[in-house]
Amino acid sequence: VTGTTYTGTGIDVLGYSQTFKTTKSGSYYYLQDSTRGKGIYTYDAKNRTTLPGSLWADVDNVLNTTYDRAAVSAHVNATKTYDFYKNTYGRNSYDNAGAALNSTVHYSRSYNNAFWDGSKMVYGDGDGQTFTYLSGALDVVAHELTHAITEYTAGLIYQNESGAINEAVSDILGTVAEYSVGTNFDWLVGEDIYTPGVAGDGLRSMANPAAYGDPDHYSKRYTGTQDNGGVHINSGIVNKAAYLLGNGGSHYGVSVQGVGVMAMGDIYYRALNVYLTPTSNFSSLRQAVVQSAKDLYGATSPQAVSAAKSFDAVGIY
Ligand SMILES: Cc1cccc(C(=O)O)c1OC(=O)C1CC1
Ligand SMILES: [Zn+2]
Repeated sequence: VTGTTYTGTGIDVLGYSQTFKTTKSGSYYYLQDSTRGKGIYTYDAKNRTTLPGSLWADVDNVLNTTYDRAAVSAHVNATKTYDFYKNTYGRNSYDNAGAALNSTVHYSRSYNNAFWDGSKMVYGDGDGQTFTYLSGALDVVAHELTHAITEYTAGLIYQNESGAINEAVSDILGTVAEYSVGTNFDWLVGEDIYTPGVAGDGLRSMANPAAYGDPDHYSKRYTGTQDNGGVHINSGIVNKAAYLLGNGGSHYGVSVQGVGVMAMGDIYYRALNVYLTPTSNFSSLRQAVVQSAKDLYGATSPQAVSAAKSFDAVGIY
């Protein structure tokens, strides 16, 4: 809409007070932030499956109802993710040309999913047992937005090893975003919105993929056809390598010196942006990550040594 920028306030899915940019047009305040790129827009699907739904409109610029929470989180977490990519890597939205960030909340009924549909992020409400409102987690929002960035950069085909790299890159940069602009950092994925009745668990673990039945070594990879050839399963092997690079640790007898979370993110972001292609496999990922570490820190740097060791530890050569 055309209008005037205001600062709205509201309560997010996790119960925290938030402020965010809105646009006033006529007698409504819309969840439209016109201060970032071509705008950040949050829509309401009203528990149906027609997309995008209607631009979120509020009468008093105060979003404190239970129904408002999913929209507050989607808008705030999209804003934080936009700022993370702009401030950390100099990337202006997913196309690096300020593309509008569109999110839809209250999609369908009790929908336990979130996805990037090629032009927008879409979040279900969850069933309240397995998931609560999925826009409530910064690492989930950053995961979905990173799928968009992957489409505009490496274009990793969403199946088998290239698909597992696609998934891992979204988990990795979603976790780096949580470390950089979030709260309560950990190496779990989706912990803030997964099983609201159970503390300390997540959808996946980067530190210990096996805790959720995912492989943590190439010898344990899934070779079946489920899940597009295991894209959310074999991502555990790459997630473990990234964890070891960022945090350090010993795995199957290989010790890796950590380089820090932000340096690990810089290395993987460069690999995604410069070296990975639609058909990259795990072996070419190793080459891309090692080369990126060399480019950023030097051919004989500790970071380059750790990058190589992190892949030794998970059996990727
Ligand atoms: C919950 C869910 C279901 C299916 C696909 C995805 C997907 O986006 O790959 C998905 O979202 C995530 O994995 C986010 C990170 C927790
Ligand atoms: Zn994903």
